Amino acid sequence: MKPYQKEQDASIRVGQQMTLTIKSLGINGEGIGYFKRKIVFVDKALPGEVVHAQVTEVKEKYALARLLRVVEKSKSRTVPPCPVYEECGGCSLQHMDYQAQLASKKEIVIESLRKYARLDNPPVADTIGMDNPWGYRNKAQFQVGKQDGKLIAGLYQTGSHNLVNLEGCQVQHDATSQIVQAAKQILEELGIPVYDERKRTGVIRTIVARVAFGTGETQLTLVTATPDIPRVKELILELRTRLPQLVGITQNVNAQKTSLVFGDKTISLWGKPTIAEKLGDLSFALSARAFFQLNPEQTKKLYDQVKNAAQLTGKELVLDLYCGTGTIGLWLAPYAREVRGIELIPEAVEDAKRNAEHNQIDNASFHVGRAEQLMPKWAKQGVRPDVVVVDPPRTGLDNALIRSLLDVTPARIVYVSCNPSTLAKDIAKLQAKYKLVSVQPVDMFPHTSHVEAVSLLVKK
Ligand SMILES: C[S@@+](CC[C@H](N)C(=O)[O-])C[C@H]1O[C@@H](n2cnc3c(N)ncnc32)[C@H](O)[C@@H]1O
Repeated sequence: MKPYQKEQDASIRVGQQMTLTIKSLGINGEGIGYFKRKIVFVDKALPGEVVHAQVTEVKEKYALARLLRVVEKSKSRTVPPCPVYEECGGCSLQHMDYQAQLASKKEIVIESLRKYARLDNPPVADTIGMDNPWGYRNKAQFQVGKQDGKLIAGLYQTGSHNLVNLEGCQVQHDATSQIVQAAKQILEELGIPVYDERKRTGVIRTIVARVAFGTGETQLTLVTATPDIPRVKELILELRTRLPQLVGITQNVNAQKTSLVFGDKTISLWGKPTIAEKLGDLSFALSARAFFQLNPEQTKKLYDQVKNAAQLTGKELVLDLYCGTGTIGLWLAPYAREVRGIELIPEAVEDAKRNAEHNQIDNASFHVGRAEQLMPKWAKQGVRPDVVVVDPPRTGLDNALIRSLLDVTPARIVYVSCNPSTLAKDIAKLQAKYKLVSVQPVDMFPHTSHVEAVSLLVKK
């Protein structure tokens, strides 16, 4: 540690109050200010504001602080419409005007590329947002609990295990909110016991409501700790009577002590086991556990950006790495000679294959494996892709995959990223043989700090 760092650390302590000017927005939606050259993250403070804050935690390189008072308010500050915004961990930017959110997300991408890829003027376009940035989520997945003897369902408070009861949620599609509220009421009326995590007693763990934006079909899944649900016949009857819009009611059994929502066993209680969804020209049959992008409206825009960046002529071999259920590959397949997807999770690959069949796409295949292992293996066998699309988790690309990309050198790499820091670090390495041509942020989750971007890298 350098001597001046010691001095700084000594000069900032938990409980200390300070006045700060907020310079920018951090990747978790906090305001970033500096106190004696140390970074201070202030929850719910906005760029351009002068705030009074109290330090809650001091780390070697930064400190965390709680907003006490806004001294000079940003023009972008708005009143969050959600009544439980302060408690709920779902959104983190409702206090910021939507256009300012979009501008800040672009700025976060630019700053990451400056910092890690050493690009002075990175080619980042304006963030593609939504005309109406509310009601965009097609799935509500709410934990069930008890509060003052009453059944509640909602999300946990950030960094805690306190459940916040959600009577409605503005980022959820109305259809999902209606299903959750009715299910809550019926479960309460029938006295069906709620699962207690600590005691490991009770039945109902999670209510999952999903709506297909393309067809309007809706599905309810009850995740239970036990295979049996007391009064199940009455439960189904009440749900069907009060929620005539449902096409299927499903039970998923998860007896484990785990933070994962779903268990292995899924039982159809009534109706269809899947709902029909459409995205552009593609259609899908979604079972209760099947992954599907949560914001269909923005997903179409995101995938069109991938398509534009890929510049396909019908002659290309395209690799769709980290393909999930294959939706990007299937989006591109009509414009390519062949698409091959790689995905770690076998169930997702099964879904991808089913999705290809369902859409009668016969030039796309999907393979279980690690992208960083399978791509080099294919390269040894002489596979030479023209375009490689990568859509990794937040951790970014594995070094072995970067080496393989630099070795195989496809003409274009299209990088879909949900984490600007790892995106920029990976681009720094790929710049040995690639030029970053464009970066297009797309707002997949308005009012959250989530930043998604599609980047095009072209072989030098
Ligand atoms: C951001 S998601 C991609 C989703 C998909 N492209 C879509 O648009 O729906 C990342 C995916 O990468 C998978 N994954 C994680 N590590 C992997 C690896 N080393 N190789 C292949 N897939 C991996 C995850 O299971 C997950 O499905």
